[in-house]
Amino acid sequence: MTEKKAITETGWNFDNSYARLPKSVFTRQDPTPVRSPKLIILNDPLATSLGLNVEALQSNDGVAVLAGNQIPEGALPLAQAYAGHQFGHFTLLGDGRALLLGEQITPPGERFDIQLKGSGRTPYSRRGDGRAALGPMLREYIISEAMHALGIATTRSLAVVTSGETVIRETGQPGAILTRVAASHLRVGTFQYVSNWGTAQDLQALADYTLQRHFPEVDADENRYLFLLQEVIKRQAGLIAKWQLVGFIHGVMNTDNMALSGETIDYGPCAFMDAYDPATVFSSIDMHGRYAYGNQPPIAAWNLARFAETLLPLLHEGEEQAVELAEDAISDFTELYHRNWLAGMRGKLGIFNEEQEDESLIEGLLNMMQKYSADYTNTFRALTFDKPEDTVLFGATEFAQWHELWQARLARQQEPKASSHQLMRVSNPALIPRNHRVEDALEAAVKQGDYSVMERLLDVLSSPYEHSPEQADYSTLPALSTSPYRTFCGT
Ligand SMILES: Nc1ncnc2c1ncn2[C@@H]1O[C@H](COP(=O)(O)OP(=O)(O)OP(=O)(O)O)[C@@H](O)[C@H]1O
Ligand SMILES: [Mg+2]
Repeated sequence: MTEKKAITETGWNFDNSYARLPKSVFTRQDPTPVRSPKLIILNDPLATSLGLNVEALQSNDGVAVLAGNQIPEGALPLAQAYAGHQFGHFTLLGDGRALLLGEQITPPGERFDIQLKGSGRTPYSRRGDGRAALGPMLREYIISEAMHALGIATTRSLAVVTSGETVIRETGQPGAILTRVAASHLRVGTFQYVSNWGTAQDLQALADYTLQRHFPEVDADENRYLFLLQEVIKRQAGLIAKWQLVGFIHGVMNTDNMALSGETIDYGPCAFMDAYDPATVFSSIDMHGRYAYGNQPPIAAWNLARFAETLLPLLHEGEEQAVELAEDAISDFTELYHRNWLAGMRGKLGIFNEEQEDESLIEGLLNMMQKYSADYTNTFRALTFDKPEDTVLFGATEFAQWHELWQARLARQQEPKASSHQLMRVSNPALIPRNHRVEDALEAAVKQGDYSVMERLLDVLSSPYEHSPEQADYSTLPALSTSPYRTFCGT
């Protein structure tokens, strides 16, 4: 039963449904206090939408909560247990440096996990220090908020505070704590953990909990657990298509980094693609390109198959029938993903109706983009405004031929040109968080304590479909460099 808890002055209004799950899926753990917390950035609109008072959050007591130095009334901090396939290898993991404070119930009654990332050691820390560095936490803040503004389901960032302590990575770095907001932190890896180390009852409790939390519309008469699998697959198909459509590369699609809610989670080594190339990889540890841009859809299907395996005992009493149900559901992913991607691509080219040849028109463009190393975002933006840029692609004869085909395609639909342009404006962002811009913002913040560069970047990224003149400055490409851009697992 949910007991009624007091709403604090700040507006914290916690419930702790996760803590009512079987004890095997978490460990109660308080954050480790830090020396001198300082608020670096607070997401005012997000705070307000959660029912939190911005001024109270900025006060010493408010910041103490965001640093893990004070536990607000009603919170019940815990570390979640999970496992995961990391680059294909199965491992026992769990929140090694994060704690769930509880679930904030917003004024309209929605439920969001409030999690501190970098809040100290937990029983799942292994050899880690339980801490996080300022640069990677600000990076998660910037990119997750940019994803949200792009209309892509994601965990959100409420605040970053520095701890006044140094964390040792390759060099000493300012320590920081990110407050993350999520529909939940249930991962494919959570089910893998329970499937391996929990009881049959634990597994059923977790599945029922996930259904209740994310898919309450489940029909009492149907196979509930098959419904769960199918809905998770649907959400992932929609999510991965959106990543592909904006050129987002997650970088570490381990099964512990796939959220069942369908939100993007864990902004470690992620980055956006500049020149179109399906083989693009940024992460320094992704040696074989397992998580390259073009591999994201099949990897998602692979992860979902691992999820389906955990559900087998719940899908059907008979093992063979259970496997058949799971296989059917998984094989739907590719088709669902493709449908979402194609619809999105039609939008990016201003196409409203469906024609057989649309796919080859799209592939034709992408192939040329790859051949001429055309920038993914800027090419679509230039097409939106029908303003070819001074690039090799736009100067190519084959592009002129393609352009004619495309114009003929647009002329065959009922909608006027202006409607196509409008559709393209809302389908093609004016800008994405360009890697060099993000780096500039982080460098100013971490090295000089100057947060203004980041604040301006966050501001332009908050309305990516506005196509305002100020945004033009943020869509320029990085200066040509001899070494490719590299990202590191954000620790
Ligand atoms: N500094 C650290 N101390 C202890 N554990 C850590 C540390 N850094 C990462 N881990 C743990 O290593 C595992 C893999 O890390 P990964 O980079 O996927 O996650 P993360 O960025 O910490 O968290 P999340 O997936 O919640 O965003 C996780 O179990 C994580 O908790
Ligand atoms: Mg992770």
